[in-house]
Amino acid sequence: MPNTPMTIKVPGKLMIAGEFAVLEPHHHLVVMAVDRFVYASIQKSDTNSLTLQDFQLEDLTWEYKNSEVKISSNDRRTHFVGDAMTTAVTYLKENSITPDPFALSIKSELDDASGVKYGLGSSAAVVTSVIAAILKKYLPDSPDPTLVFKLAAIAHVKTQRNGSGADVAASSYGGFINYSSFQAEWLLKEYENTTNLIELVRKEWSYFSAEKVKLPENIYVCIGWTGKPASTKKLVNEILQLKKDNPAPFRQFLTISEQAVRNVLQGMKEANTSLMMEGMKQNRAALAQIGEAANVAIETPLLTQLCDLAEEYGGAGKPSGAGGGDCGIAFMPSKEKAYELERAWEKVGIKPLILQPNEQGALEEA
Ligand SMILES: Nc1ncnc2c1ncn2[C@@H]1O[C@H](COP(=O)(O)OP(=O)(O)OP(=O)(O)O)[C@@H](O)[C@H]1O
Ligand SMILES: C[C@@](O)(CCOP(=O)(O)O)CC(=O)O
Repeated sequence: MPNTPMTIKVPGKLMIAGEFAVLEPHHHLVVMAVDRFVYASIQKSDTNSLTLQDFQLEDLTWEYKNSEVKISSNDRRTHFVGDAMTTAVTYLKENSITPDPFALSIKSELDDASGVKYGLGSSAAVVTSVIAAILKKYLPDSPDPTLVFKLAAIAHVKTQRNGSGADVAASSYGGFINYSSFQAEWLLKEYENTTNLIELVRKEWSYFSAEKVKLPENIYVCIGWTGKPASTKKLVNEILQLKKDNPAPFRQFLTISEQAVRNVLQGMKEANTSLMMEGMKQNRAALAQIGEAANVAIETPLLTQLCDLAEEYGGAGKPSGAGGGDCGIAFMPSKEKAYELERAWEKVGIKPLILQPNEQGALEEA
């Protein structure tokens, strides 16, 4: 049999509504998978090898020892991939499968080739691609997206220690997802206290939910990049500090965010575009208000222009993700208005990104 590589493609993400609030139990966020991908190729090989093409780390070797994948590199950028490989190989071993030596190669198109970062969820998509590729190659029954999601969430949280996991959900399931987080602290504790991964993935993750939802056909998505990458970690820490120091505005933020996300979701379900846009505007206002209370610019001046222009052309826009730069997202009522908005964005220095929602999740072959 020819030893051809199997390549799978895993989508990146953009947050739509519910940022920060999703870090609290039972609060929902809407996330969208986009049609830019991380590719993972896996192939039987004489030795275990790993290539991270984007970092010019080629033909690294690795071994599975003491329940851990050890990669022959001190480069810290291998950590997410290493933890994902450990998680996938350990899960196979628990299922009495010992994989033959394999070569794994990762390539991402989420960041620009020149190194520009758009904030499309690289680490989550990379981790999900490693889990999906290894499971798809070695599990006799093809794995389901929730298994991929849970293993990828475990690996991602092990490395990152925090985050809602909405990025992992978009990469695993594809499409638009109404998501509530497993809660990183809960998962880390369960991971410490559970004897094996089979048990942990079978267990009920009671905070977690992921439901696919549809975008009404008469809505057009525009994505604008502000040219300034932002640190999600720093912004999250600042908002969590506000929650500790001054809980009242944080509680008020949660209430408004929840109402906003409910409107976005109901608008999507009923194809009620004005309700959807109302929800986006409410969420924009809630994010701006919590940013002001914490004295951090979630809505930067360019994001303000991005959102105001979206409203001027008959739509609604908001920062996507933690804000402070990166991307904003707008929903527009027609193709023509979407086109006009993108031209108006360009005039003020916002780069429209040619991205569309991507229905497929992690298990699709390239
Ligand atoms: N192309 C890649 N190949 C292998 N690992 C990657 C790649 N891109 C990201 N990673 C891993 O994820 C880590 C964080 O990368 P990065 O800051 O780009 O992602 P992120 O935190 O998910 O942010 P963003 O949402 O902005 O993409 C890297 O240090 C590396 O460990
Ligand atoms: C602020 C937050 O809710 C969203 C962050 O989104 P992004 O990675 O900045 O696109 C954090 C999270 O969900 O992990």
